[in-house]
Amino acid sequence: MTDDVLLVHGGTPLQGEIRVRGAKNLVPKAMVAALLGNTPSRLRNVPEIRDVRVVRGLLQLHGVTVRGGEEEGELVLDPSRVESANVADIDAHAGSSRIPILFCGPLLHRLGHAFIPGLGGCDIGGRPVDFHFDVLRQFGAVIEKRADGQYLEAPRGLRGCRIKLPYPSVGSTEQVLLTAVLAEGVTELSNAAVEPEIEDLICVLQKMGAIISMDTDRTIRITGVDSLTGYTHRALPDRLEAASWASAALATKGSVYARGASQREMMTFLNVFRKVGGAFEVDDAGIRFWHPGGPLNAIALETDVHPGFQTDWQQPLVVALTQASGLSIVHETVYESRLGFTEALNAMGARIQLYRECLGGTPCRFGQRNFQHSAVVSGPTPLQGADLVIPDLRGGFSYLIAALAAQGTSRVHGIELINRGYENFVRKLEDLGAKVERP
Ligand SMILES: CC(=O)N[C@H]1[C@@H](OP(=O)(O)OP(=O)(O)OC[C@H]2O[C@@H](n3ccc(=O)[nH]c3=O)[C@H](O)[C@@H]2O)O[C@H](CO)[C@@H](O)[C@@H]1O
Ligand SMILES: C=C(OP(=O)(O)O)C(=O)O
Repeated sequence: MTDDVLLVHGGTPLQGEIRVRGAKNLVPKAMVAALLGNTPSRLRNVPEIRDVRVVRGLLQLHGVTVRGGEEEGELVLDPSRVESANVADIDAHAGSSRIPILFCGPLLHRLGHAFIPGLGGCDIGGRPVDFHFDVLRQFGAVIEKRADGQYLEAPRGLRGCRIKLPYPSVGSTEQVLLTAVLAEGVTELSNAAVEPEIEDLICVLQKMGAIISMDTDRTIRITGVDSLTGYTHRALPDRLEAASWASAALATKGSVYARGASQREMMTFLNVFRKVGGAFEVDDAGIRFWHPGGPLNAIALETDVHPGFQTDWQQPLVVALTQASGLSIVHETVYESRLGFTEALNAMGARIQLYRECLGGTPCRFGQRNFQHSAVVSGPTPLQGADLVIPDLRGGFSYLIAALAAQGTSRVHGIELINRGYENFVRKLEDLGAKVERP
């Protein structure tokens, strides 16, 4: 048996129900926020994914006690021993996630210093962290680049400031929030990201005693306070996972009920899903997505910051677009290299042509910079099973969808990467009737 390979026998529509739990893009950050409290925090609806395990290990390394709570999926995080922790072997814990960078503010507040090792995350662009370090400097941090990572100190403490992000970056907005809540004075952040996971992090921080307001123009104002307590919070559902299963239902001509999925955070996706020809029904407990029969429609799609079409929805939906009639246009404006996964889809029979130009209404940061960030998808094209090597998290799930929609058997290598953001995905596939096996 090879742990990292999955054989997928395609051609069977996915049918049934899966459960979506807390969002990958909120849960690890809420776990980091527990570092800011002076009493334990309780986080509910925590999925069993690798990014959660990585952050759990990092928090434990920093002296936070993490244990299961009363209900399934609950974590209790006790930060009372952070000051006495002996942080060793941090590299071994950094893992594949980008979350370690968000430890900066909380550790500077608690300890006066922080060490941030190399970061992981998906290889979908350069993914620099210049905004993060720029804002930390504005708060008063001194940053020294060392061979194994970044060393930070705050010799005069951290003070609120006026910050304007060059781009509404999710991680940099969270960096500001996690730093400003205990900084001295007021912080004004303009051009902030306002993704639902950020709003949920603000809810967590408000429960802890923080003072944070959001204006309608992407400005967030934070008034620093002297101390914060722990929180009790149920994480918002993972709208990215729910959309992935929706795309899988559409591409395989199936029907999937995503229990736990929430309409509010998915409105933009649902509009696009409907335009493509997908059907959905929302009830109090989740959303059912299905292919209603007949041809799917080609569309023009541009990814963007919230409330635009989330970039993480793009890759799974592109697989469904290979089954739509006509030419679909996709303009990826958030990451410069998030369309490379289409090469393997072409090898399976898709017809996707990449372009360097901005093929969308909004010229983006990548237009003049030689990045193949637009795609024309010509469909419908039958797909054939193939040998696939997973390039990144969403690309990986997209390959599973393509393999499920294809005729014949695919051998999908590198499936461990999918565990970063999809809880028990092999089990869920089996529950939906997919014919998958470990070789
Ligand atoms: C763990 C997590 O929550 N990951 C999400 C988060 O990633 P992450 O927080 O890393 O993404 P950002 O919003 O920061 O990145 C957006 C863009 O800003 C650029 N940038 C960012 C920071 C910086 O210092 N310099 C810079 O140039 C990036 O290269 C990218 O082109 O938001 C992305 C955009 O919604 C999602 O796709 C990711 O799933
Ligand atoms: C890009 C993603 O995540 P990360 O920022 O963790 O790499 C993603 O979830 O698709």
